[in-house]
Amino acid sequence: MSTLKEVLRKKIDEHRPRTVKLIKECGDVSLGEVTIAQAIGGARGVKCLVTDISYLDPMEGIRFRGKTIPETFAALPKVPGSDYPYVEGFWYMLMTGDVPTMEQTLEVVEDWKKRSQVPEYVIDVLRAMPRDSHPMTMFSTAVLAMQRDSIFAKNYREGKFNKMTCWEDMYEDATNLMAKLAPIAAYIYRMKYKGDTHIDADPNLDMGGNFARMMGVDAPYDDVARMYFILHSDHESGNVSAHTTHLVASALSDAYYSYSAGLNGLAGPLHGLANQEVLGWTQDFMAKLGGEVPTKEQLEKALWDTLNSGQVIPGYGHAVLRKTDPRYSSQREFCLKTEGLKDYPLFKLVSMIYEVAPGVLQEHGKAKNPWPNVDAQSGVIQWYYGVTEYDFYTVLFGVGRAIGCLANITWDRALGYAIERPKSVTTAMLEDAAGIK
Ligand SMILES: CC(=O)SCCNC(=O)CCNC(=O)[C@H](O)C(C)(C)COP(=O)(O)OP(=O)(O)OC[C@H]1O[C@@H](n2cnc3c(N)ncnc32)[C@H](O)[C@@H]1OP(=O)(O)O
Ligand SMILES: O=C([O-])CC(=O)C(=O)O
Repeated sequence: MSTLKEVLRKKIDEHRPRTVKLIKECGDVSLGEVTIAQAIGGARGVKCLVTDISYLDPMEGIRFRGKTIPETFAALPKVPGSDYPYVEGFWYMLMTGDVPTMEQTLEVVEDWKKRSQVPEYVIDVLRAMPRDSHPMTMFSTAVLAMQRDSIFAKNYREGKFNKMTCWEDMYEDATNLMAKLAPIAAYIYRMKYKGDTHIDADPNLDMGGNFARMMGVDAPYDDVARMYFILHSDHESGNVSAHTTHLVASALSDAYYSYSAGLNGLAGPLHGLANQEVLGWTQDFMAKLGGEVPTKEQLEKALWDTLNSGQVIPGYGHAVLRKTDPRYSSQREFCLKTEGLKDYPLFKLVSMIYEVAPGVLQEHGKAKNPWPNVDAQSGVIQWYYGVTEYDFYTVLFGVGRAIGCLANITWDRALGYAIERPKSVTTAMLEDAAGIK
């Protein structure tokens, strides 16, 4: 039994009475009313989900297990020779709420390596798909294909389901899936864009290091990968990918069914696909200028053209945040401290958009948050290191997002959260409630 699983078991045992007490003794306490605008408008601000993995403050941004992004990076054990932590150590932290020691981290590194072999049938499935399928379609399909290996589903099928212990099967599936996602992503990348040539993992490397190697991108792309996966991991549980994963898992669907569904939500342009859209928008804009460095006036006009044609400015705005996303700031700082990148024309353009777009959006007067989100800054770093195939960017997001989604559904089963089933009403009922009928 790994240390992580043992620590998790202890944490779950300690936590369960809190949830039971809240339901039994305080179940009638109100968390607020629901308005018509919320019912029609995507349940914005309705407090009806519970997670302890991360929390999003509208002004401060995300905290992972109570830690801000800089605190998270500072606290976790670092890969030797790198400023960035092991993704495996971060997984330990999201799962348990504890910062692991180096020894505990390396135990997860070894555990993931043992589980990382991608089944041959997954490769067959990917190869059978049309090569021009979107990489997110391939990624989600690969995850779904592995459902046949679910331990959770097998034990359920064999009548071994037990509400108190089923988290263990979810944990095993979650860990098996987590260990395979980066190799699957790298396989898709090289099959689609690098002449179908592939690079084997190096048993001496951690997850981030191996991902860079299998992608065929030199250092410091290993650090970029570690940073990227950690930054994209979780954003409390109401966002589309996390909520979808949670919803599907609430029917006791296993981790494969659930996360494949979560990825399908992440693939939407208002969610994870926005990072692809940002690069598409920027490249189209540059092409129209014939590669010339744009002026602020030209940029402002392009932003207005986008808004006036009824499109959104990708990478800007947010459902919860009301300030610049600290994940944006963290990646911006990475660019500013990286020689070459800080003067890179695409980074300069992204910085110019940061100067101009919030004012344009404020004048436009619709978006509640005119500031950039994570997606406005992530593509430029990938581009700089040679990963210019921007329809692949959401797959990178999907590898990172799995850390949060899978930790969440493991805890969902540990705490016995119910099947999700909010109540719907008809339009006539809303009119009645509003007294306009
Ligand atoms: C990882 C992530 O998922 S981060 C988000 C990634 N998505 C993007 O960057 C896409 C661009 N942004 C958006 O579309 C939105 O800001 C969202 C989807 C992120 C949030 O949506 P909402 O919570 O509905 O935003 P908000 O309440 O501010 O919307 C009010 C109005 O402003 C508009 N608006 C919001 N952001 C933008 C934007 N970036 N450009 C233009 N219009 C915008 C909305 O479309 C809406 O218009 P409507 O009244 O005509 O329907
Ligand atoms: O929180 C949200 O709604 C969207 C987002 O930024 C994320 O999921 O990372």
